[in-house]
Amino acid sequence: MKYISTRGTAPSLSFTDALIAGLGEDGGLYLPHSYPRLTPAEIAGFAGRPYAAVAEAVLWPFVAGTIDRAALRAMIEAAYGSFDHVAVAPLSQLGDNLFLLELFHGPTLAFKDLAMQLLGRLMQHVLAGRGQRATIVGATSGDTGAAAIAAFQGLPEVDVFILYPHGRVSDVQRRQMTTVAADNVHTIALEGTFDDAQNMVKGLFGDKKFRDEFSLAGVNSINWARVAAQVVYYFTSAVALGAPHRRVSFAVPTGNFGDILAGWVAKQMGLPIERLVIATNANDILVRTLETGRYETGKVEATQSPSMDIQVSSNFERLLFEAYGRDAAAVRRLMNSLQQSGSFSLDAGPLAAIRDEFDAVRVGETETSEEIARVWRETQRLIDPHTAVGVGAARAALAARQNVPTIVLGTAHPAKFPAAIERATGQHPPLPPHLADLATRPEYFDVLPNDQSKVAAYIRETLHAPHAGAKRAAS
Ligand SMILES: Cc1ncc(COP(=O)(O)O)c(C=O)c1O
Ligand SMILES: N[C@@H](CCOP(=O)(O)O)C(=O)O
Repeated sequence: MKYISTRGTAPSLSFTDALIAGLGEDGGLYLPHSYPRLTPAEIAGFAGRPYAAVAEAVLWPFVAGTIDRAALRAMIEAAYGSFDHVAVAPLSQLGDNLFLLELFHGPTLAFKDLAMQLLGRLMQHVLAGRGQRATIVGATSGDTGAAAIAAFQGLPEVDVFILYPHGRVSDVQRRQMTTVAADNVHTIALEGTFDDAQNMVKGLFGDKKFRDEFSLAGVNSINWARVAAQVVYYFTSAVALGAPHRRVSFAVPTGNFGDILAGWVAKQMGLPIERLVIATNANDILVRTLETGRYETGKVEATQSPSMDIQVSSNFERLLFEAYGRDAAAVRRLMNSLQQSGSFSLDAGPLAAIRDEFDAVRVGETETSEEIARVWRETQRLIDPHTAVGVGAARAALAARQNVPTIVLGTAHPAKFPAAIERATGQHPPLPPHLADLATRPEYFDVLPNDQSKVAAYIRETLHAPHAGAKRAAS
């Protein structure tokens, strides 16, 4: 399987090369040359199998020829062995045809662990086999950073630099990143928004000299392997509800569009999905795009679901590439327009193709709190604000299609966002035992301006320092 860039001018790569490269040299995102198809019998055969076995079956066609199958199996088993639920991603019921896929049983309590625990092992395997090192530079609105740090801390082949928007993540999210003392982990509070952090990462990748000098690697969902690993739980959850004999819909709390794109990929692989519902908070660029055909960035709004306080949804570029019939020149045109004017307009055909498969629902702040309270009242379960946005969108989808089971992706544990939960329910969601003393651990981070040359200098100096990574506690 070869991987091609959405912008069409970067070389095609193997799975392992795309894994290490992350972003294409042309600024584009890698995706497979074609999507492997699973037969209905193969999909039906997933019923009752362990999560790791389904992961191996789903991921193997993407990986074959680059990593030995037994090695892949061992990495998958180790990755999901660290989860605190035997099902890894269990499904529970919230109401009539309304289901919750619990994606927060990994070490950092968010869906990012499902991919990142595997990605860490894959990268370590490939880098060690090649005798190479890499410098991971990642942007986070709160969850990717913690998951990446948990997956890569202490690994001898990598240094990790994570940029988060200063003051715009929850205390628990920040502390999950800043309290890790491993020498290869460097947490940066960037004076800006998540979009600034993501732009910074793309800018650093775009500086070829810097990229080559430090062997930059990306672990955001710009990395195809992240998306691929997230495809797995669409299969396990849909099969648990009767797929492929029964169609299901998914409501996906959406920011960078990686998670819902994984659902679209599952559909290309043969999973019968009825609708993919994009659930956004007040940062509703995707809802507006589906309504009007115009993708137009605005000012980011701080919400109680901060991980989705995002304007530029990176992975939407992958969907555009597909909706435009894999026309890389068209994608380049749209992305140039985005860079120059902060907007672009979709042509009628691609817009119709997107509307054919996706719905988009905005769930505001009041509704989000009401959803948290309602779910608590009706089921005695606490859900986090991102998941609540998904539940709100799922209810809208169910109003139009009552008979289609709708699965909400539960993307984070409520204990990551205690303030929002307490406001809505009066309940305090406790952190699990391994994080119980998080609030009293010392923090290590540096605050940097939103200036690419300063961030590049920081990375250079840190890596060239005699005791690279020596930590200082932040005041
Ligand atoms: C808790 C949570 N929910 C939802 C999202 C949105 O996911 P995506 O960026 O893949 O659309 C994120 C961040 O990405 C998140 O951290
Ligand atoms: N919400 C994310 C934003 C980055 O998303 P990614 O999936 O592209 O890594 C976060 O928590 O950091």
